Amino acid sequence: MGVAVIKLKNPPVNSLSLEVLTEFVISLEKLENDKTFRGVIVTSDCPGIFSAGLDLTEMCGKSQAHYAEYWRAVQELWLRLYLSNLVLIAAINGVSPAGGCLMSLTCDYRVLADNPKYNMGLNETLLGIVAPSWFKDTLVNTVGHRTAERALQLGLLFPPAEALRVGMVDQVVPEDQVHSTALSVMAQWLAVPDHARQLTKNLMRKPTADRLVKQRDADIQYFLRFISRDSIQKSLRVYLDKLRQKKG
Ligand SMILES: CC/C=C\C/C=C\CCC/C=C/CC(=O)SCCNC(=O)CCNC(=O)[C@H](O)C(C)(C)COP(=O)(O)OP(=O)(O)OC[C@H]1O[C@@H](n2cnc3c(N)ncnc32)[C@H](O)[C@@H]1OP(=O)(O)O
Repeated sequence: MGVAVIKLKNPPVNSLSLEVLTEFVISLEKLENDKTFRGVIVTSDCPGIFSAGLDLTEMCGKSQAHYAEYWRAVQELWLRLYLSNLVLIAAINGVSPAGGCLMSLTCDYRVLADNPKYNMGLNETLLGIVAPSWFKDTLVNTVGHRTAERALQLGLLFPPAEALRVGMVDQVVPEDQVHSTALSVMAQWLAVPDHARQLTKNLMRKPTADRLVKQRDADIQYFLRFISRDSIQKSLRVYLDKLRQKKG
């Protein structure tokens, strides 16, 4: 039925490095241009981890030019996913904080494996950073304003039952059924004529995407100013050190 699977593979935690973001955009573009494909299942090849989100090492101790290139790549992937003409289904087979969660929120439907360790949410505030307005918009469009307001301020990571309750995911299923469920949901979405579904998706999503498109450069400048602050760099270093020391 013309369904591709994109399996994220950047061990150990599928962090969204510049290289991963760039390759993801290229793969998506190829699938968009190949009319034999109508749908994509986005999943992970790293056991227990869907994606650890943006690669913190790309945002820490690097040059301004690097930050700008990285942020443009983050914007690009979000825009491509959010406005994709393909049916996108996230088969979430692991934990998905921050950018990992955001990636799944750009999909049309989310199936999450029922494992209490597989938390998801936009936890940026817990790192001492702030989810940009388009991250916030994506969450609001999924779970509504009040739930998003509380989740964003507290940096909440929801376990599966809670994620389902607030509407962050559409289905929670046993871990060994995530892929098969994604496939049967895909069949249902592909039963709708493409042109009607695509125009409707665009109607729903374009106003949100346009807000970023209209101010992409300003958003990059804002990111540069924010991420270059000493206090933010310090927060990120402390957070990364904590992650590294967990093992020791
Ligand atoms: C209005 C404001 C406007 C603009 C503001 C601008 C910008 C700010 C917004 C930027 C947005 C950021 C969104 C993000 O996505 S930030 C990333 C958030 N991610 C996390 O908090 C997840 C962190 N990771 C974890 O919690 C765990 O690693 C995880 C549960 C995923 C897996 O745990 P596990 O025990 O299996 O592995 P670890 O031992 O913890 O990790 C293994 C190694 O991987 C490194 N690691 C983990 N996560 C990341 C990451 N996100 N980036 C880079 N590296 C990561 C970890 O340090 C370990 O490294 P080593 O010790 O092996 O060197």
